[in-house]
Amino acid sequence: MPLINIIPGDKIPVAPMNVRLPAWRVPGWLLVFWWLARGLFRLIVLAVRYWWLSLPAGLALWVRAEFGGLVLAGVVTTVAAGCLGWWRWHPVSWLRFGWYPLVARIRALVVYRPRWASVMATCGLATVFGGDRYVPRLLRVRCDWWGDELTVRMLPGQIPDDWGQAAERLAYAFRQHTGQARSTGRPDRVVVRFMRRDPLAGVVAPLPVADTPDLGGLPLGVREDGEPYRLRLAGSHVLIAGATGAGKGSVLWSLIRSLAGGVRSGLVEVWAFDPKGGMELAAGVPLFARFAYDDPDGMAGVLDEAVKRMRLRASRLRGVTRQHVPTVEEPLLVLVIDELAALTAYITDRKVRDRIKESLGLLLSQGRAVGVHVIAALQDPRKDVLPFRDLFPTRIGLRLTEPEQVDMVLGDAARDRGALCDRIPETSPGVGFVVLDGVREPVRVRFAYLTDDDIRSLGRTYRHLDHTANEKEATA
Ligand SMILES: Nc1ncnc2c1ncn2[C@@H]1O[C@H](COP(=O)(O)OP(=O)(O)OP(=O)(O)O)[C@@H](O)[C@H]1O
Repeated sequence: MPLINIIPGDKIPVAPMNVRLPAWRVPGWLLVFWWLARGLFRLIVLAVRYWWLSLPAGLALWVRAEFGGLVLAGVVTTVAAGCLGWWRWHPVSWLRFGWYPLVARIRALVVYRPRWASVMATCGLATVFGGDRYVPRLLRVRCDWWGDELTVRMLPGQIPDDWGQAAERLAYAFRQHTGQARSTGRPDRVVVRFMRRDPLAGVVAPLPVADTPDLGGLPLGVREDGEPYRLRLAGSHVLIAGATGAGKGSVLWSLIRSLAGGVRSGLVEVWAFDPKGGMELAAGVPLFARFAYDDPDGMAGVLDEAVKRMRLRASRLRGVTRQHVPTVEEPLLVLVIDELAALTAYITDRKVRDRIKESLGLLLSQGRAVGVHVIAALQDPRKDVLPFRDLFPTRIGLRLTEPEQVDMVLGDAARDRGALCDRIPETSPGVGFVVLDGVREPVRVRFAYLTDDDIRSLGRTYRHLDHTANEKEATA
């Protein structure tokens, strides 16, 4: 036994006063009275909370009691006819202010609130503190044609990424197809969106071509929220990653289409590289100022030429401006490369491969300010296949084969934030995730699809002034 006890730590002071509460004997009738009063109070609270149910029900009871069942039937018919008339007259406002709010309340009552606490616990979003269990509070449910949107007040210690990770489990728990979480302007709230229908299920037709391309926002497809997806090419390079058949071609062609007005006027020059033998890009040859395919040495030569042009331009602009503005004399140079790995990894001649890598490294690191942009598609985003991944500020993730590839393409934690590229079904080519400026969570988009006929007609309408050499070469 120790002689002296030493316990490190703060000593809890002895309470200055000890109070012993007296025991009360409560008669049984008073207890029953108390329970009844409590039940009544809860009923009133429920009636106020669900006023949209209790008010019409109370009114219906009153009409029935005062005027009889026939009058009640007449009132119900008139209200139904009014709703029908509203729907026929102006369906958009009826759906927005009438139907969807009603469906949202019913779904909150029937689907979400009854299972809320248990789902929070099983999905790991509830917590225990001091012996008490706490669950996040469901604040609001909104519905539209595509799905439900839940606004939730998070528990202290939670961040939107926690909800992003749990979103898929939440979707399954509430028997929905997919779920995604996004942050809001308020740091204590998160919005979880469950989809019943896919707004991107249909093929997106080619978008209109502007005479002068807006390099700050080239329209390439549609976003999940129905807005057009616009890509900022100014000051950027674009990497498109997707498994075979994911629809990389549709992204490349949507981009070329969005630049076509500039190609015709001479403000944009597209140099196309198709190392897979010209299969993907040959249909649009009239649009290209240069078209290189098949021969690695030839492609290396065209890339060297691009580097030379970039350097000349840089020396001309040095001290004049910090950002190139395209003109007919100094057009924007856009290098479009289908299957970049075929240039950087799969070429067997090491000398040519190193030459290509060197040129690409220079173009990617120095081209943006002088109006030289690289748009490259790629099947396998692993580092050993593409050493320059980090030099592409804009990245697009289409369907990928493994979850780990998502973060490689879209950046750290992109998958946790909802970019489920590996879950995009093979039946949805052209669907992918992008990161928008200033938006934390990746956004799902579908790119416009151009058929071979669309591409040929684009080539005929917006042909580049000096395309004949390419055409002869491509048809030879
Ligand atoms: N945006 C789209 N909308 C609808 N269908 C599309 C879209 N993009 C592609 N497809 C369909 O998917 C098929 C494969 O597309 P695409 O050839 O562009 O894939 P890819 O990713 O380039 O494949 P690979 O790497 O094998 O060349 C196309 O033939 C077309 O039928």
